[in-house]
Amino acid sequence: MNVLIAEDSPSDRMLLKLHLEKLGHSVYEVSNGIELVQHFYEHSEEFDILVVDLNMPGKSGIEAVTEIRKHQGSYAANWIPIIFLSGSDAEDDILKCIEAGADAYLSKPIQHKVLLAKLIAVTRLAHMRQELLAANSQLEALSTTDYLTNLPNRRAFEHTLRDEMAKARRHAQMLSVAILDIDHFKQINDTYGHDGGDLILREVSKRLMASQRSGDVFGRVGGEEFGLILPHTNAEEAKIACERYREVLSTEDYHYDGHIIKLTVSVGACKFDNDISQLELIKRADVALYMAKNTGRDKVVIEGY
Ligand SMILES: Nc1nc2c(ncn2[C@@H]2O[C@H](COP(=O)(O)OP(=O)(O)OP(=O)(O)O)[C@@H](O)[C@H]2O)c(=O)[nH]1
Repeated sequence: MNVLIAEDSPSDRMLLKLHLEKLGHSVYEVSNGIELVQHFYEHSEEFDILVVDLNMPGKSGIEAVTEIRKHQGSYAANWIPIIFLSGSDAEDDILKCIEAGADAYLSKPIQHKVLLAKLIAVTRLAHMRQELLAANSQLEALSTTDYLTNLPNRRAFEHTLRDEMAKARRHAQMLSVAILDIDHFKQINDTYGHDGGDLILREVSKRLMASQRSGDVFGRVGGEEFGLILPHTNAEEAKIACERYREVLSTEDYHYDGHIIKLTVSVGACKFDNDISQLELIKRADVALYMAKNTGRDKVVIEGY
């Protein structure tokens, strides 16, 4: 475990460090409460356990820990286990430390076995926190990824689009959005079955990813519909980029179960304007897609261009 210790007495700090290293932990040190809070804010994700002295100059252990717990909020995965360290074993001090957010209390002089026992207890907490963090990031990935293609799903795509629109507004940058739809996909499903259709969807995603221009973002936003975010791109450049993606997807045949499948895609795109809402932007790209579909498919239509 990575342990951050805050202790003003150099000799106590050295002793604690020796104990902890002997138990196999990596130790980082600060010498007062102010440094502790500062270091914690800047590097909190690097530490698994904090060991904090009660009485330190500038900011006491209690003040520092109260601040840290307040900053962490009520989210359980933010809870870094804390052991308090003190020369006092007054009952009131023990209670105050636990109330401030500590998980264990250790009296000085440090006894190796007692330190070991407290560390076993807080290491359990630290492991639970790590498991929670891992589960959260797994859930986050599941809830934002399309299971079939591994592309961002509609929710994640719209989230990224919101961010990109905010960036474009803030920095007065160009931005375009496109919707790409496989032509006559129902026929592919009807002819080769759902598995054949699924394989095509995966292959289309792979080809899109393989030809992705740096900065462009793709998502699967519907059954056979893909969303494209094209940052720093005006309408004219969007036309060029979308034509390239259209060609990438339709030039080479697809193969499924011994069959050769040809497909084309239609694309509708729209450039972002400062006062346009996200809903309106997608709607305009959709209208352009509708135009592409209704005027022969296998083409790119840019709204207003
Ligand atoms: N295999 C497979 N098919 C899907 C999936 N999601 C949607 N579809 C199918 O995609 C097809 C879309 O058909 P339509 O909306 O009629 O569109 P289309 O046949 O592509 O026709 P145009 O868009 O007008 O060119 C339907 O048959 C859906 O069942 C999926 O995850 N896997």
